[in-house]
Amino acid sequence: MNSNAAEKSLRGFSLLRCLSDEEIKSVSSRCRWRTYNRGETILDKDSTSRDVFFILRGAVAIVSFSGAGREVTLATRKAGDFFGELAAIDEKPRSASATAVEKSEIAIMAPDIFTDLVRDRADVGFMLLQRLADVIRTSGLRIMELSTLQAAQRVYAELLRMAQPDVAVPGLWVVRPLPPMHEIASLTSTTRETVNRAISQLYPSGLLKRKGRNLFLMDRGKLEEIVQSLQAHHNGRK
Ligand SMILES: Nc1ncnc2c1ncn2[C@@H]1O[C@@H]2COP(=O)(O)O[C@H]2[C@H]1O
Repeated sequence: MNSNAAEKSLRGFSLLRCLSDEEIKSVSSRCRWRTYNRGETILDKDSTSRDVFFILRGAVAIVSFSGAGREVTLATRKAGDFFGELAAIDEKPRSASATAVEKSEIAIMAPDIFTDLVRDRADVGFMLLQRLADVIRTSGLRIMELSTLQAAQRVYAELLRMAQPDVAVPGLWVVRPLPPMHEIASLTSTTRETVNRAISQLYPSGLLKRKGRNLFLMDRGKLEEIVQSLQAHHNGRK
């Protein structure tokens, strides 16, 4: 998504794609725009702010913490995504914290502007429902994985979700760039050592290949089979 300082616009967000250029201009001008540095907290779990955040550039981790202080990443949001909608909708405290994982440029929308848009524009409301449906599906999948998969298999399942088809080579999938080990560990509720081991042990067979910052899935079907067969094996032992 293009985000020159001169062009602070919400045009590229699919949530708002039904709005006319005039409407986008008006909504954009009513947002506050801020750049967050890598590692900077954007909002804290349980805080009472209600703004909605639109990521123009960068990436944001949605995180929660256990009583013992262990960090669990619920999702990573990238340019074109938004977050912070729950408090605007239900007026409850923030359900999770949000931290910039890279330098991020963000439009901050006041809650009444957001809820007016959702109430007035059925298309915006429907896009929001689609997004909430996606969060429910992903959360359900993660709960299943936590209950039925061992740590290494959760790592493979996460890699399968992160991978995109490689534009240059049909059939090849790539995680571009591979996030730091601690981020994958936080997403899969395991340790960075386990993530490292799980990935490294598929190098000799050629199923995974590291090139620079990217990780190539050389045979996606085979990796899916590994996750499924170990899932069946794990369940069978119960
Ligand atoms: N399980 C989840 N998956 C993806 N995003 C989430 C999840 N839980 C919370 N969030 C986001 O994190 C935000 C924290 O502030 P809110 O509760 O206002 O809105 C929340 C959602 O946008």
